[in-house]
Amino acid sequence: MASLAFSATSTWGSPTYMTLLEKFDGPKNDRSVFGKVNCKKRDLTIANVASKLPVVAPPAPPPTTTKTVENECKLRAWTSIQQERWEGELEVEGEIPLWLNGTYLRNGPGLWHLGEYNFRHLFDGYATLVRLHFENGRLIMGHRQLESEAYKAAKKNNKLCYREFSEVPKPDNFLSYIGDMAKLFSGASLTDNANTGVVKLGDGRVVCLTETIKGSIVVDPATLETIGKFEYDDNFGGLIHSAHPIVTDEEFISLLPDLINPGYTVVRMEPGTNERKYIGRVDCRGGPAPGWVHSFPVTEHYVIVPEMPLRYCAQNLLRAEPTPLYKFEWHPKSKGFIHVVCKASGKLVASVEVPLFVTFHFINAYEETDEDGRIKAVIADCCEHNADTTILEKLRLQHLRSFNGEDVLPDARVGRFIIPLDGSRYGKLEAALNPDEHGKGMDMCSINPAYLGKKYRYAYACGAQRPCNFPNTLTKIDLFEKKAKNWHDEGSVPSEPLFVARPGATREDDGAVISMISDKNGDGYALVLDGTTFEEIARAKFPYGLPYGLHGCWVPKK
Ligand SMILES: CC(=O)/C=C/C=C(C)/C=C/C1=C(C)CCCC1(C)C
Ligand SMILES: CC(/C=C/C=O)=C\C=C\C=O
Ligand SMILES: [Fe+2]
Repeated sequence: MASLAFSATSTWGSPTYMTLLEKFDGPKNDRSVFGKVNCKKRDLTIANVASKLPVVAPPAPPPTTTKTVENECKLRAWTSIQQERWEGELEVEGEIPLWLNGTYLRNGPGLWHLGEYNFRHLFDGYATLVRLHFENGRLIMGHRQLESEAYKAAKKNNKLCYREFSEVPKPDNFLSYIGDMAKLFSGASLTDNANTGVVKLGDGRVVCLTETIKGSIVVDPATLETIGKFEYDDNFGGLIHSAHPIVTDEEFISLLPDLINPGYTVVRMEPGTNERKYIGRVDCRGGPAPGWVHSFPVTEHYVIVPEMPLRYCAQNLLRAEPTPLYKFEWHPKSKGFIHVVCKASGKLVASVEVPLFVTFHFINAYEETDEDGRIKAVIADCCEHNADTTILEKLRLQHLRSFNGEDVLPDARVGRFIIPLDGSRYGKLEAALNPDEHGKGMDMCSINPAYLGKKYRYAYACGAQRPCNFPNTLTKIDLFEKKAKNWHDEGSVPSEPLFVARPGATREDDGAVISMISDKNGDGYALVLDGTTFEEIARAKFPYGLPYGLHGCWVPKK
């Protein structure tokens, strides 16, 4: 990929600041030009930044536009990031609560082309990290590309070098094809493009993650610099894991799917170590391979292991061309199951058949007790796509870029699993509230982290105001009242709302909700909503619209 580094006097006439940096060479239809963007290289304590950096955002370059039947869509959510990095203070409209001190980090696939070659799927893009640093009511934004091996090799060779979610490198000749097959079996050709999420471990290390184990990469939350590979110091081997481990100050719990003897190993890692330890193992009950396990929930005592009928598929893993379900296959006959593993003993305490389901994201889970305090059931909530796998296909970039006013987003709901612990063979799956409350769109969820594994009332997520082709609202779900409050900015795409509790809060929804919005004019802004009223309390415009991001975390001020 051609890249260009330059420095010049900034638009604001402050020669002490580096003007950016690197601009990507876009595909032919990308008319973007260099944005003149001020960026001080280091030493970004708020005092320094605030006193020296201009508050005004730089002029945005003309955005890439996508012609659709009825309108011209300027949305930046589905177009590649324009620059390698940027950092600066944003002008805040409204008031950021003074207690909101810390850094929101968000990861996601933000670069979807190499030269003229455009990637196929949302999940293929090279990881773009964004940080929103809140301090005393002020806000510094920064973004930077993650320097994974896959990204570095792509830049160096101007071509795809590792297997991404749907993209596979093209072999140069037959001999290299044979070599590629060997690399596939050893895992050497799998991507380490950690573009799914970012977590803060109990020891303070910040790690970007994806579904491949080698795609665990440590970054510096202050500079977004790539520090290096997170090496697991144990013998579990394997190539893939859940993209969403459960991470608290005390532990890191993950699931390792076993594609050879279908099942899952449940592991736990303590802060300050790189060694995962064995908790237990679940054998799959159906199908030729384990179900895709993008995420899973825990309760206070249990790890909940979902066995989704959308299963990994060895053949599809080997294929050069993607199938409609990519590396997966839908096996309705093999059924769906939920397994419950005791965290302390590793024993399987329940394994029930449940109705067919499709989910990327579990929201939370908790134990339900009887009058004597005995645990009688586990409740596990997820963003459930009505057992319809077409959502995966709907996340193709071509589809996302071509909204023409038709309502094409498949329906989704808060799917609530009820898993009895009395030895019953079946569990239930029902909608936790009427999906019309959130426009039958439901994904990208968060909760108050203090309620992880406990009975909880509120979930924050992206919902839908129809017609749409992607979730386009922020929604606060009240699971007790079975109601939702919705926030919407016509034509925009908000990213996952992250709830941050107010220090000292006693109410579950006492806090703020942070999201980043890609708006219909091609711009973008950080948004802060009040956790209780779900009303806007502040926003801050970005220098230019950013690509969609997936998951984030909160790093509180030390
Ligand atoms: C961004 C996101 O949510 C999911 C990303 C998933 C990825 C990168 C999956 C990659 C995989 C391969 C490259 C081959 C092995 C299977 C699988 C884990 C799906
Ligand atoms: C964007 C997404 C899944 C992301 C995985 O990490 C799902 C969107 C679903 C739409 O309803
Ligand atoms: Fe995810």
